[in-house]
Amino acid sequence: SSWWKNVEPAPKDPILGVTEAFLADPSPDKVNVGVGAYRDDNGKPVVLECVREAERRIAGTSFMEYLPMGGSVKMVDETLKLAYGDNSEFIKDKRIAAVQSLSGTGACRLFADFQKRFRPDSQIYIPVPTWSNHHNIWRDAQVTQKTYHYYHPETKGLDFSGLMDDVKNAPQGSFFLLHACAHNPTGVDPTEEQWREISQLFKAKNHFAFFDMAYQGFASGDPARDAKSIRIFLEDGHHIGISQSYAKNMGLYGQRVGCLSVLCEDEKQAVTVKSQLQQLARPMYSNPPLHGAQIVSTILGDPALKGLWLKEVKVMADRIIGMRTALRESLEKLGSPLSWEHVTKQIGMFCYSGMTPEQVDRLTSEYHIYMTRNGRISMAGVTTGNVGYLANAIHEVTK
Ligand SMILES: Cc1ncc(COP(=O)(O)O)c(CN[C@](O)(C(=O)O)[C@@H](O)C(=O)O)c1O
Repeated sequence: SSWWKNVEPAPKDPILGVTEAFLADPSPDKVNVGVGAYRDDNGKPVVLECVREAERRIAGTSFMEYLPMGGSVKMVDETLKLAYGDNSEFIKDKRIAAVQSLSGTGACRLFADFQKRFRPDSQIYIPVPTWSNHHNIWRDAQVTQKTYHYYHPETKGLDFSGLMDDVKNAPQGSFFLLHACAHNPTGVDPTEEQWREISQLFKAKNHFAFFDMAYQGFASGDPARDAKSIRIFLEDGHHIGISQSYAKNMGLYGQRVGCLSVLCEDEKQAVTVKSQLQQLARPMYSNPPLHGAQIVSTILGDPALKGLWLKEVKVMADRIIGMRTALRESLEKLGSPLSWEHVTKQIGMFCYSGMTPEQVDRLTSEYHIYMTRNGRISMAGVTTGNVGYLANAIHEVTK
């Protein structure tokens, strides 16, 4: 029709486009280390036992009524405890405006739209590099983006001094996007000591910290430990925003379950801010999906199921850590001239290999190995069955 002849094809998503290419490849040797989706040692997706048990308990027990615009209060209350702490004074004082979101993406977008609506002249400082969709989210929210130094290519570690300079030189009261743990795509996190320095400098500059926590539990295997950066900022009195997701750490990917929270001055302000978050949600999707929220509420609301979940998260994190060691050792055994120390030093779901886009293209064309062109390896896709094949291919394209 002539209505849309002006419409251009959208560019392939740098991450989800890799999944499409992988699925289209008929080769029996193909390996997907692209999208951040956990796989077991047989390369299969996993539904956690605690999730299966929760589904058994809720099956057929509830109606299919709408949730409120802010989603499931029970799920949100349990979720806030994971981020702010079981005995958080902020939860007790009802100072947190929080709504169930369409997973982590939805929480980030809802915040970006809230920021645009109520701080229209504000900008957002985004780390280099970051999850590619962060740029899309704040672009479509029409919030001007700035960047701050984060990854140090030479050391394959954190550019702490570059980061601190950018934080210091940003105008007073700037908005910063921070990865709470398990940075995507680099797998590089500030140390606890560095987080304390960052928090102090944010205090001095009166900056706003928005934490995206999409991998709580995947960095150390312990969700409480992985929230350390957030706890440091809270102890220092920052009024922060947080995006939380159950996609990875509860394996609820397609259920789209997450939470956006904003710590306010007092209960009154929290009620006001929540009302505006709901006001943004209503014309966007009206109210969030029911099933995933029921799964989360059932698990976190039952101490035995929550205990099972904590065990299962650690199993996933430990398997990934084991694959880091296996990949590094395989590369070293092949006599690679390069250092692969970063493979085991980096944490969380991703290894930022340092390979060039051209080397990644060769991995795909010659070895049917799929990863994002920035050289990020989703370690969750590495198994004892394919780690040797992967290491050999990486060695061949990098030697
Ligand atoms: C830092 C960060 N924040 C938020 C999300 C959103 O996650 P969800 O909306 O599903 O809760 C991801 C997922 N990023 C990916 O794992 C990835 O980078 O491969 C993948 O799921 C994606 O959507 O790109 C992420 O890496």
